[in-house]
Amino acid sequence: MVPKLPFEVKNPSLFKDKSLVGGEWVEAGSGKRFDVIDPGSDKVWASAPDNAAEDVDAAVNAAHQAFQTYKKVNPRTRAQWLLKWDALIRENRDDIAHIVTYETGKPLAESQGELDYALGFTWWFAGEAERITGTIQTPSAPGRRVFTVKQPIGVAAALVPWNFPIAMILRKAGAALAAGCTMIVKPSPETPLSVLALAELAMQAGFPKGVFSVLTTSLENTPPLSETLCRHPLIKKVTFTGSTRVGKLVAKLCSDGLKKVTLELGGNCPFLIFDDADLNQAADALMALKWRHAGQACITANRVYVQKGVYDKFAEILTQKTSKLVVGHGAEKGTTMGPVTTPRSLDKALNQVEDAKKYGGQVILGGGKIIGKTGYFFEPTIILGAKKEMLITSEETFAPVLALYSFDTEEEAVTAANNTSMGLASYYFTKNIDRTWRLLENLEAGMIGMNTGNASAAESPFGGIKESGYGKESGKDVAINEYLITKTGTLTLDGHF
Ligand SMILES: O=CCCC(=O)O
Repeated sequence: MVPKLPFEVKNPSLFKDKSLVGGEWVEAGSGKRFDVIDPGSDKVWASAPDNAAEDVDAAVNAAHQAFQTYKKVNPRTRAQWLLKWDALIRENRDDIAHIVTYETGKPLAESQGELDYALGFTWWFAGEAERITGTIQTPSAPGRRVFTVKQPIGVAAALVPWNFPIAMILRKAGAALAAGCTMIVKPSPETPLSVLALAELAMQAGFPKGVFSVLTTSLENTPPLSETLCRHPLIKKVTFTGSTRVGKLVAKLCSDGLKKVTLELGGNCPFLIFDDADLNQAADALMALKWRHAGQACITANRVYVQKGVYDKFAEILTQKTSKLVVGHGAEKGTTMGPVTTPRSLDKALNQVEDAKKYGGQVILGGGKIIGKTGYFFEPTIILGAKKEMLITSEETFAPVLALYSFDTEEEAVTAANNTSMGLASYYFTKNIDRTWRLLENLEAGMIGMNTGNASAAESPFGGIKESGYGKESGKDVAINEYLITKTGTLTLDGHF
């Protein structure tokens, strides 16, 4: 029975609030559940099973058993299931978008946008399934042939964040399922229901039982459950998106079993605007990048460096555009920026603003929590006169707070931009073609936006360098390879040895 939801759904079968293990909808072994809260109202609106470490073994065994047959399924059939899944998600886009909005707080239009972006992955990886190829070679030794074949690695575990609960899962699951792996997803405690809706549609699409499983869990049980997944001998691959701190723990846990790991970690991304940039183009890109999901994206701009000659003008354009944002509940008509997803983010944002003021930063817009609204609302905030000593320089904000630094020379900007342990994405705006090329080579990041703040797409390899992690998701060959092993065969022909 579907409980009373705070929104209308066209397809109630999408609303699932049990875990999916071996193709069965189940409660946690303990029978415990945890609450799902709407960040736009601070109200509990659903709950999900609070699985613990003890629940992991059954899920992994079921996924391992499913793997024994799924790995032999013809790639075209895997592609057809992916396309059916894609079609069902498309059909149910609006219902799923509502679940995303009530779990994350993001405006409905952004949730719909996330669905559209995420469907790029199911579509893309359906195509990739049939393009997994090995190699063949005639080696120097006479009468021999050497070839490589690619095979699925085994059961994969996906530890996924709350900020893009659909896109982050389809990016991982699309690659895993196309490769012939089975996958267990551990969603974030904030967003279990979005993932369970995807799981229901995966079953409807025809994926065999145990191919796609979901183990929901509370904040409290997340560390022991995740550790048990990472240490389980039948888990052969772990993919994690989240903070650098937790990513390092995941890497350590997986190192014992020498597991293949993909880590998509923190960003602290720089955004550079040069004197010769089109300021409106840069401001529009920054508006979309920075205020998207109230600043809660790993690739968002955290440090904005503006060349001295255009600093005041750019600050004025940006402030004028930002002041038009309408902050409210994500499901309310007209809302262009929602709340942050957790109350923890409010405190972190406030701390950064107070710290910036101590160093002489001038808050020219916003600067605090929105009082009088239930829910976790923070004003879109712009701070001028940012300095390297400020907390906001070294600590990822993950909230709608933006600091503008000024610089004189390209060299100074590059040094400041690279002065971080992280290297996920960097963005710059310039119309100078020589500088465009120099910056592409000199900025230390896995993804570079040149006159754009929007570079994520299914066909583009996504991933960072330095402490932003390793491995690539999406893109041709590289992403699916994360779920494959390469086997080398050497054949000696008749008459040779
Ligand atoms: O928050 C991280 C993911 C954002 C994206 O895929 O563009």
